Amino acid sequence: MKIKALEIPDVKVLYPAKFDDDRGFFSEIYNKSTYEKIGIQEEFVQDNHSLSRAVGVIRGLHYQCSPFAQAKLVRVVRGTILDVAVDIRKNSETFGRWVSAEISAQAWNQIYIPKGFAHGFVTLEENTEVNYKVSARYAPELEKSIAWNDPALKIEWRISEGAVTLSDKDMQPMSFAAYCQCPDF
Ligand SMILES: Cc1cn([C@H]2C[C@H](O)[C@@H](COP(=O)(O)OP(=O)(O)O[C@H]3O[C@@H](C)C(=O)[C@@H](O)[C@H]3O)O2)c(=O)[nH]c1=O
Repeated sequence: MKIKALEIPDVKVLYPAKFDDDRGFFSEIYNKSTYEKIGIQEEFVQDNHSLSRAVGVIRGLHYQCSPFAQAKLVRVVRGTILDVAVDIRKNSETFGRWVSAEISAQAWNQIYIPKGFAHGFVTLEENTEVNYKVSARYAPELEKSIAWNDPALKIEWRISEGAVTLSDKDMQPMSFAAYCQCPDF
């Protein structure tokens, strides 16, 4: 499996092998032992799937607090996203920095985001479907949203502010400054 290092190397983009033949293709999209060998030693306990109809849907930036902090393994089964991970580990050298990667059905790639990152994505195509594994169950009481457009983060979403669709929850996020004042994730 090809692995692409990002500027924060704990976040990885993976390219699982895809075997094409006359019938179509076959691909191992997750294999515990293969992923463990490349350092992804998670016990994934939940699979999520979302559809975003429009271009410019932003979901994020989300994280869950301990003891339900989540590592995520994200892929796209239809369309394209720009996926973003913000380092919210207060003891990290890269605290407050972010990385992004284009993830698409066409590229057949995945992004691995460990615990300690706020995660979000923007859809770059209509009817984009995202499928991802998480290492802790959904715990809505411990789920938080940091502002996607927080000026302290300066995330390049590749979309103009007016073209963005958000959930009600993501329209009432906390600022990154507020996160800095509260306990670590
Ligand atoms: C995340 C989640 C949501 N839900 C429900 C709650 C709500 O009624 C509906 C939609 O939830 P949300 O608006 O939170 O969905 P969404 O904005 O897509 O949330 C997701 O965003 C991406 C970026 C992530 O990283 C995920 O971890 C998750 O936070 O689905 C679950 O039942 N289980 C789950 O694990």
